Formats: sequence, C-alpha cells, structure tokens
Amino acid sequence: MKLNIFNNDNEVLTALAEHFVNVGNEAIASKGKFSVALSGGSSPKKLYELLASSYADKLDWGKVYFFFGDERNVPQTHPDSNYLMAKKALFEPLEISTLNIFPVDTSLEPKEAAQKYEEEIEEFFDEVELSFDLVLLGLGDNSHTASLFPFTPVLHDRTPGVKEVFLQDQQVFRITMNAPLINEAQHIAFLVYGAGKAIAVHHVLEDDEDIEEYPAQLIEPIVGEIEWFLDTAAAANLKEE
Ligand SMILES: O=C1O[C@H](COP(=O)(O)O)[C@@H](O)[C@H](O)[C@H]1O
Repeated sequence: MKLNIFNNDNEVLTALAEHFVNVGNEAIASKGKFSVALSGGSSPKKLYELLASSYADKLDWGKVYFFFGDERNVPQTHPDSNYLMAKKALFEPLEISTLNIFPVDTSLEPKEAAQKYEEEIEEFFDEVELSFDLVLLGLGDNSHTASLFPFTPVLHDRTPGVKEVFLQDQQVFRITMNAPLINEAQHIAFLVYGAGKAIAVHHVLEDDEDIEEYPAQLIEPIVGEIEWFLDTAAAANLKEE
C-alpha cells in the first residue's frame, strides 16, 4: 500500500490524474485497451474535469473502457446519478463513444440491474479474468467505499460480483461491485480529500480490523497495487505517515 499525501486538493487531483494516464498508457501499450471502474459521489468530479481538460491529449481515450464501481438506483438523468456526473465532466468533453461506456441499467429492479451489470462485466472480460486495470474509489465519512456500506450483507461476499445494497437510513437502493471483484484489479486508487474524511481515513488505515464498521478495510488487491491519494486535511488523524 502506498500513501501519497499532498498539501491541497489540487495537488492530490493532479497526482491522481498523472497516475490515471500512466496506468492507462501502460495497459494500452500491453494489451490495446484500458478498463477502468469510476467512483461516484462528490470527490471525483474535479478529477474527471481535470482529465478532460489538461489530459485530453495524454491518453488514447478511444481505447479506454469505462465502468462504474457503484451507482445510485436513480434514472441516468437524475442529479444523483454517478453516470450523469461522469457524462458531464468526462465523457461529453472528451467525446467518448457510448460503445466504451458501461453504465448500470437503473431502469431495472435493483437486483436485476446488479445481475445484468455482473454479466456485462463477465462478457467484457470474456469470463477469463475479471480484472480491471484501474478501480477508482472514494471514502465516505462513515468509512464506506463504492457502495459497501457499514453493516450490509454485501460485506460478506466471497466471490467477485455486483450486488444491490439497501440503505435502511435513506430507504434507497444502490448497486455496487463487491470487494472480491474490486480486489481483482491491477491498480486500486483511493481519492480522499477534505477534513471531513480525516476520522474515516484513520479508522480504515490504522484502526483494528472491523469490516462491519469500516467497510473500506475490505479493499486489499490480490495481486495488484493500491495507492491512496490524500490531502493533509484528510490525513490529519493518521498517526504514522
Ligand atoms: O467510492 C465511492 O465513495 C463515495 C464517497 O464519496 P464522497 O466523495 O461523495 O464522500 C461513494 O458514495 C461513491 O459512490 C463511491 O463511488
């Protein structure tokens, strides 16, 4: 595990954008394509905007295949949709072909949507090795990542897949890649900035293992590499840097 800590969010975003294009260029050089699972929520929007502006000519974007680590159970036009956020910040500015984008089909019931997404992923990887070149992740202030929320059944999955998750407090469903699928990736990168994340960062990285309370502790690549991209505010509660 590699911890990268920067002075502010702009430096974090630049470092992760560099990492994104480096991993992407290596994947394209070795196998002709780059598969990435995007994160959602609020943090990655600025990363996608940066990639679309300053890195537009740094990667062969036609060879990048975009998936989503998780999705809200809302229409693709809804303001909470991770797909809509990525569409506006990344896909439209870079004119990414829809053939390269794999959104979750949220017109289906959550369980069917999850099943269909799992099948699409299996088909993409030819059922051989379900291994994304890069999985981007964020961290919620309750230590969730993707939509692996505290005390949800998906935390006990042992085989790679996609699941629906019901959030009792909000009474909504989300669809998420499970930890075994994420952990198959070649590279995993957490993007976490802001003081609001400092306690969660400490729990996930330094507290005793408790996957029910701190689901992001489940993320440990099997053969790949994991890097955290933090600003000093998010890293403020870490004892060891
Ligand atoms: O990995 C992820 O993390 C977030 C938490 O992100 P935030 O920046 O909104 O706090 C999560 O909710 C998101 O959907 C996911 O992909």
